[in-house]
Amino acid sequence: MSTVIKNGTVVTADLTYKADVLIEDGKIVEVGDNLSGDETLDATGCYVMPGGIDPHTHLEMPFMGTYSSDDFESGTRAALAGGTTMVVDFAIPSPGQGLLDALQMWDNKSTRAHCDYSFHMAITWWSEQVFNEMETVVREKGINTFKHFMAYKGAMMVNDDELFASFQRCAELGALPLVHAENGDVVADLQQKFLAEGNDGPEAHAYSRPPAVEGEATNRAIMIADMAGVPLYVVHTSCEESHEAIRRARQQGKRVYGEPLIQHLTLDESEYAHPDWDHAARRVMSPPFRNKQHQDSLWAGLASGSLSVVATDHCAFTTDQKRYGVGDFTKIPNGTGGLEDRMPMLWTYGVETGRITPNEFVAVTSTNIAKILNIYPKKGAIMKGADADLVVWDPAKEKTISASSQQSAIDYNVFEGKHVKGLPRYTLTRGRVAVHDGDFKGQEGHGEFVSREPFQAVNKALSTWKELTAPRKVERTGIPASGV
Ligand SMILES: NC(=O)NCCC(=O)O
Ligand SMILES: [Zn+2]
Repeated sequence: MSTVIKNGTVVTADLTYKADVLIEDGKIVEVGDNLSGDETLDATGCYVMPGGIDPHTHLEMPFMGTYSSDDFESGTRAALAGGTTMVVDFAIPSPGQGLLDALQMWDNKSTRAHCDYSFHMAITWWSEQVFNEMETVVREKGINTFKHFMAYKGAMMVNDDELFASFQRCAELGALPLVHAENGDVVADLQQKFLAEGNDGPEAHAYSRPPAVEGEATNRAIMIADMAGVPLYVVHTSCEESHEAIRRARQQGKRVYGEPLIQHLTLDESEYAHPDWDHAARRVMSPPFRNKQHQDSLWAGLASGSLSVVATDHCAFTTDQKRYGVGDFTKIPNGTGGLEDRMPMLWTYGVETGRITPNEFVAVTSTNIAKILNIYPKKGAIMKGADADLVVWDPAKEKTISASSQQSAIDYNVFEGKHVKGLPRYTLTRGRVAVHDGDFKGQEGHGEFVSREPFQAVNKALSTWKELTAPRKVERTGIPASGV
């Protein structure tokens, strides 16, 4: 079967032009005018763009004594409904568990996916086994990214020596380290301080994670990555302190990428002051939402290019799960949803307001991350040979976000009541129409694992430079006898 997208405007990261798209066997085979095929999508007035890629989701993730409630079935259904055609989830070994063992667990969970997916591997402890298995993960399992939690002390947090060891291993293997950058020691102390003062509500979650803990950890991770000679990707950059570290590093020529979330761009710290405990607890995530100045900084970073990707860190817990933390905010499962709303919210609050252009929208939702993850142009591009993961985006289509009509399995939506303008008219996953005007037509199990090759260029450049500038013993002509 062939599919043609006609009369639409194709947007890539680099230019906007009129084009038709011919698709066969899930791949784009022609991009040009006057094509014909079995099925025609009338895209007049719409943008045709590469499907969104969300590089940060946690589907059915074991965390804080429970599991996040969206699994690969409901999570990828939500993704497609919002124009996202690929997700990257995290295989997270419990401390002491092998990487390959954890990966097997995530492979088993992902069989019901409606759209393509890939995995990052988390480094939650350090040993010779972890060191050895990292090579298998990269060379045989198609995973070229490793996430490190600098927070969650006593659970998934790794210390600086472990970070340095793992970053050096990433450099050797051609892999990219990711960091959740918050100073976990300081957070743990502040949590106890606020609890001891009787400050046990969800607002204390935000008080215990001020921007400084994020800025400090981001700076530290950048310096450790530089010493290891490896690029770095900072997940959920939420504040100016962290953005400033990333911006400065990039100006210095370091390969550092920053990823704000749609939640941090559009929701602020006042959510935690809400009189309703449930309302505030549903928005507990790490890092927490910040004030308007931090939001302005993140938007500026997207426009100027110092921040590269907008993600969600989709990690959705029900209201009942959030209530585990009544009387002790440290027990509220951390995480919020966002997969279904990332693209419409970013279009509405970004493109409609003039903060970013349509091309920048495509860059930060798809093209940039495809390049960073080393899957471009299979993903993130409209060109011959690319996967036909496409969105026909209608900038005039509107809706009010409501949990009552969402695909996600949880009972609320952190964007409840927000009016969005700009929605997918069609979402195609490898040529298959999965969403048409809000009707879901996807197929469970259609999603395939996307294997990612190790990095050549960036890691090679860094290791060459590292070798050229390495400290060397000075060869001297005359060495005096040692003094007494
Ligand atoms: N971000 C968050 O609060 N939950 C998900 C786990 C993580 O990435 O930290
Ligand atoms: Zn995180």
